[in-house]
Amino acid sequence: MAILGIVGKPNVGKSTLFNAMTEKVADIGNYPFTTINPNVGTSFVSSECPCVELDIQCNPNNSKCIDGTRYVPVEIIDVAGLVPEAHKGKGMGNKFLDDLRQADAFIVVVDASGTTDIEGNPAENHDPTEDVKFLLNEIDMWIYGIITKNWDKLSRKAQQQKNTAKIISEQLSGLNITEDHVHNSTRNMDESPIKWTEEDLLTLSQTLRKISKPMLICANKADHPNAENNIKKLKEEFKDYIVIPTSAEIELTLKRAEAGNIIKYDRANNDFEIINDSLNDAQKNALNYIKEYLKKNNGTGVRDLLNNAYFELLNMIVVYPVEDENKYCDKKGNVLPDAHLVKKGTTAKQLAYKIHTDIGDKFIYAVDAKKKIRIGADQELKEKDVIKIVSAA
Ligand SMILES: Nc1nc2c(ncn2[C@@H]2O[C@H](COP(=O)(O)OP(=O)(O)OP(=O)(O)O)[C@@H](O)[C@H]2O)c(=O)[nH]1
Repeated sequence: MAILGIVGKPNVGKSTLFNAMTEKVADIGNYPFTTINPNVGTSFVSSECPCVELDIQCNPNNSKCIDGTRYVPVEIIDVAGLVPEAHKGKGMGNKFLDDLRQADAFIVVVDASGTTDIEGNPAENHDPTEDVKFLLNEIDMWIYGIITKNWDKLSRKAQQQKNTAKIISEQLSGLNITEDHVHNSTRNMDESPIKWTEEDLLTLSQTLRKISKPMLICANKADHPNAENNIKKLKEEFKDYIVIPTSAEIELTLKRAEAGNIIKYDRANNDFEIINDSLNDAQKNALNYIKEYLKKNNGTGVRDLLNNAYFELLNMIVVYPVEDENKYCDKKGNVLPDAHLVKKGTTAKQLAYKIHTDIGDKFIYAVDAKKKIRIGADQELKEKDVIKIVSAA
C-alpha cells in the first residue's frame, strides 16, 4: 500500500491534520492500527462504490461503504521534526529523514494564514511560498548528502566500472530510486562522474527528488482571513503542483462533534445535521459558522487532499476482485467485499499477483464482471472495475 507522509515546519497544523485524517469515528469503523508507531495512522480515500451503478447491496470486508461511497483505508505518517538544516541532523533531523524515506509521496503542509515564520514562531504576513522552497531544499540537500558521501571514491569506482547509474542508485537504496531513474537524470551530464561539479550534483539531487518523492501542497488554515491571497500566491508560484486549501481545524472539530454524537456528518455532501439539542448558543453559533464555511468552500479540503494524493498524484484507481462474476461476491457470499487501490496501468494478471502469488502464478484469464466478458492477462484495469480472476486449481 502506498504510504503518504505529512511534512512541514512547526505550527502549520500537521498534528491537527493528522488527527483530522486518522482519528476513528464510529461510522467509518475501527481499523486496527497496523503499527504501534504513534505517528502512523489509518485514513481513507473515497470513491463511488460500484454498488450504486450495479444497484445492489454490498457487504464490504476490507473497506466501508456509506450511502454509496466506498472508504478505502490508507496509511499516513506524521513526519515531525522539520527545522531548517534538518538534513544536517539538526532538531530531530535523522528521525525526520527516516520517516520521510518510508513515504511514497508527501503532503507539504504550509500555513496559508501567514501567521508563522520559517521556524514556526508567531509572525505576521509571512510568505508561505518560502516554506515550500525551504522544504524542497531540505530534501534536495538530504539526497545530495547521501550521494556525495565518499564521493571521491564513489565517482572513481563508477568511472572505472562504467556503471554510474547502478552505483548511484545503490548509494540511494531505500529511496525508491532505480537505476533507470538515475540513468535518465544523468543523461545530459558529463560521461565521467569525476568531472561533475557541485552544481551538477545539486541539480541531480533535485531531479531525483522530483522522481522519487511526488508531493502536493496543502495550504492549511484556509479559514483565516489572510489565507485567500496566500493561496493564490502558492498556486501561481507552484504551477506544476496540486495545491489544496484546507482547514484541518474545522475538519477535526466536525470529526470530534461526530464522535461525541453532536452532529451527523454528511461527508459526501459537505454538510451536517445537529442531532443534540442541549447545545448552548456559542456552540450553535460555531456550528453555524462551520456550516457556512463548508457550503462556501465545498468542504474542509481534507477529503480532497487525500483523494488528490492517491488518485491524481500517485495515479491510483480502486478495483474490486470477486469470485462470482454474476453475484459480484466472494466464496462466502459477501458482495463487493474488497476494494484494492492499485496504480493506473495495473493489468489483470498483476492484480492476481497482488491478491496472492499463487493466483498470479496460476492465472488463466479474468472476467470483467460488469460486462461479463473475458479479459486477458495484459488488459489494463479501470477505476471501479469488478474483476473475477480464473486460475488453475
Ligand atoms: N485557523 C486555523 N488554525 C489551525 C488550523 N490547523 C491548525 N491550526 C492551529 O495551528 C496551531 C498549530 O497546530 P498543530 O497541529 O499543533 O501544528 P503542527 O504543525 O503539528 O506543529 P508542531 O507539532 O509544532 O510541528 C494550533 O493552535 C492549531 O489549533 C486550521 O485549519 N485553521
